[in-house]
This record gives sequence, structure tokens and C-alpha cells, in this order.
Amino acid sequence: MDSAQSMRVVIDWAFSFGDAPLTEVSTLVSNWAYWTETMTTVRQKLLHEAIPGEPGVPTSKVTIVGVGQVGMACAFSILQSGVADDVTLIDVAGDKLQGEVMDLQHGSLFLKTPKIRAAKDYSETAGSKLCIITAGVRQQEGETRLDLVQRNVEVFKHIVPPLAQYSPKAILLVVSNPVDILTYVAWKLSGFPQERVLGSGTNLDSARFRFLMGEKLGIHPSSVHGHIIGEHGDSSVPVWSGANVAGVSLLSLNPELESKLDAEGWTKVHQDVVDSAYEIIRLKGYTSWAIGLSVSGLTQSILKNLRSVHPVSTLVKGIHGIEEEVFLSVPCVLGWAGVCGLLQQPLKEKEAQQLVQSAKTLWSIQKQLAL
Ligand SMILES: NC(=O)c1ccc[n+]([C@@H]2O[C@H](COP(=O)([O-])OP(=O)(O)OC[C@H]3O[C@@H](n4cnc5c(N)ncnc54)[C@H](O)[C@@H]3O)[C@@H](O)[C@H]2O)c1
Ligand SMILES: C[C@H](O)C(=O)O
Repeated sequence: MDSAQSMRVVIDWAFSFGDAPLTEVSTLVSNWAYWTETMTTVRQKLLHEAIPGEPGVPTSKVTIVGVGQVGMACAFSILQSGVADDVTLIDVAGDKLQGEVMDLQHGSLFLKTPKIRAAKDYSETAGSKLCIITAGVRQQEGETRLDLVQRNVEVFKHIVPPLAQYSPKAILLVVSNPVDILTYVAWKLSGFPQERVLGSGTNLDSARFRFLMGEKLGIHPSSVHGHIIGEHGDSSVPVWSGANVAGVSLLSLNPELESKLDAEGWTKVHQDVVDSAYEIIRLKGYTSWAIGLSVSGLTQSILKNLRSVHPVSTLVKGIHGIEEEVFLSVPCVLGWAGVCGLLQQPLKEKEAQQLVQSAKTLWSIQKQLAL
């Protein structure tokens, strides 16, 4: 009620007393005026709102499904980056979801994301630009990523259709494992075009690769370039021909780099990448921080339309001789549209053969899935 409307109510009310003594009416009027004044909220007293009510719709809303170790690491890294104006979290574990969101909200003072919220149902994820799926089971010690497939396909059947229904223009970024197969599953279940469904893929493996090469060279990973492509995990392919620092090819300095004969042990760098998740799971039970940071990097490239290049899992049928409808990582340009382009990366015959073999392995699992 604005002040003119309040005054009108007070006058009408005062006249309703008819013959009552004037002093009594005036006391009542001043009490009423005081009451209506105190009914005005502190917010209304403090602020003349140029546009009353809630601010408009978010423009860079990110939904994260799953608030386990990976989902929370993703949420925290994305919040730290300040790239999203709304981070909505959803999980079947209601109390954990509420607790995690409250905890994050209390950090708002130190963040630049005005909305951090827990969604009770998928309608609250509506209007997301990016939906990140981290829900599902993770490997126990001794399990491979591929061992998780059927359990996580069932989880995805509950997640992907409502995400697609409420955010039909969103980009889906799959993180749950086995990430390449589940990206295919998300693509099928969503009905989205291929460029709007991608998996975090070997972006993480490549970060590990660059860290380990950097450790050997005494150079920061940001200056050590090199991609791991293919399956995230066990059959990943290191592209040694592209490994360089400031354009200086490591292979040109040591032609034995990719061979087991190499005395410096460079092939062990890739083996360490493959082993690293198993080792971390053995040591702490799960992996989280590096994947959270890696996903935050992908989020920034997409929401800011950076068109930067990342090895992520995308539909690769027809590329490098792959005939199956599978998702594997190759260097992709990421932006508002999702996967805006795939790099034409020259590969050695052996590398291309490894990719073809990974595709066949994934397809042999995918073709048995009941979607
Ligand atoms: N792609 C990668 O590089 C990478 C890296 C690390 C982990 N992962 C994978 O990420 C996944 C999550 O790992 P984690 O350590 O966070 O596991 P976690 O057990 O800590 O968390 C999983 C979360 O998913 C939730 N969940 C289960 N079913 C759900 C449903 N139907 N709807 C919504 N939420 C649901 C659970 O309640 C839980 O909070 C695993 O599959 C793991 O293998 C992938
Ligand atoms: C387990 C997970 O896929 C990782 O590589 O950290």
C-alpha cells in the first residue's frame, strides 16, 4: 500500500465512527497512522525500488544435479569464478542438499553469484543455460569406470528427461562415469542436438598430463601444452606429437619420447595419468577438486562464449575412421552454442587406431543398453 492509499483507508475508517468525540477519533487516527507506518517493512523504508519486486530472470543460470563430492567441488569452483548469476542444486538426498546449499549461501558475502538455491523439483531448474550432471554412483576401490554403467543409466533416466523438459535450450554437461557412455545416454534421453550435449571427457586427463609434464620440466602447467584424447580413463590416448612449450615440440627434442625405450620415462607420464584416479580413490575414496576446477573452466568457456579449445566428449562418428555412434574426447571449440567446432587434429596411425579401438569397446557396451 502506498502512502496515498494508506491515507484514504485512515480517512474512511475515521468517518465510520460517526458521532464519536473528536479527541477519541483523532487518537484512534494517530494510532492507526502509527500502525500503518510501522507495517511498512524496513526494506520499503530503506529503499525506493526503481523496479519493485524480484529482479528479472537470470541470464547465466547453471543447474548442478548431484551434491556429492564432485557436484560440490563443481559448485564451489563455479561460484569462485563468478561466471553464473544463478547456481541451482538438486539431489535426491534432501537433507544433504539443504545443508550444502545453506553452507554455500552463508559464503555469499565472498562470492558474486546472487542466487544460490536448492531445487525441490525440476521445475525450479527451468531456464538453465547449462545443466551439469554429477549424480550417480562412483567407483569403489578396484572398480573401473565402465563397471558403473548400468546403475548410472538408471539414474540418468530420472534426471535427463525433466532437465530437458524445463530447460529445452540448455547445454548438458555430463560428468558422471563412465562419462563417455553417459554422454551418449544423455544425448539420447534428451533429444537435444549433438552440439548441446557434451561430457567433461579428457579435459581432466589433459590437466593431469600437463601438470605431470610440467613437474618434469619445472614449468607451470599453463605453459605446457598437450592433449589427451579418446576415452576418459583407461584407454585414453596421449597426442605426443602436439606436446610443446612455447611451440617447441618435445618430440623434436627427444624422438624417443613416446617409446618405451625412452630413458627419461616420458611414457610413464601417461601411465601415471591413467593410474591417478585409481590412486586417489585408494588414498581418499573419491576424486573431486581437479574435476571441479576442470568443469568450472568448461563452464566459463560456454557461458562467456570464449570459444576456447578443450578436449571434451562429443559425438565422433565419422572422425578419425570411427564408424560407431559414440562420444569420445577430441579438441573442441566451446561457446554459447555448446560444441561450436571440432579441431581437425592430425593423428599418427597408431593414435587413430587406438581411438577406433576405444570406439568399438564403448559401442559394444552401448548397444546393450536399454534406454
Ligand atoms: N568425469 C570425471 O572426470 C569424473 C571425476 C570424478 C568423479 N566422476 C563421477 O562423478 C560421479 C559422482 O561422484 P561423487 O564422488 O560426487 O559421488 P557421491 O556419491 O559423492 O555423490 C553422488 C550424488 O548423486 C546423488 N544422486 C544419486 N541419484 C540421484 C538422482 N536420481 N537424482 C539426483 N541426485 C542423485 C546422490 O544423492 C549423491 O549426492 C560418479 O559417477 C563418479 O565416478 C567423474
Ligand atoms: C574417477 C574420475 O573419473 C577421475 O578420473 O578422477
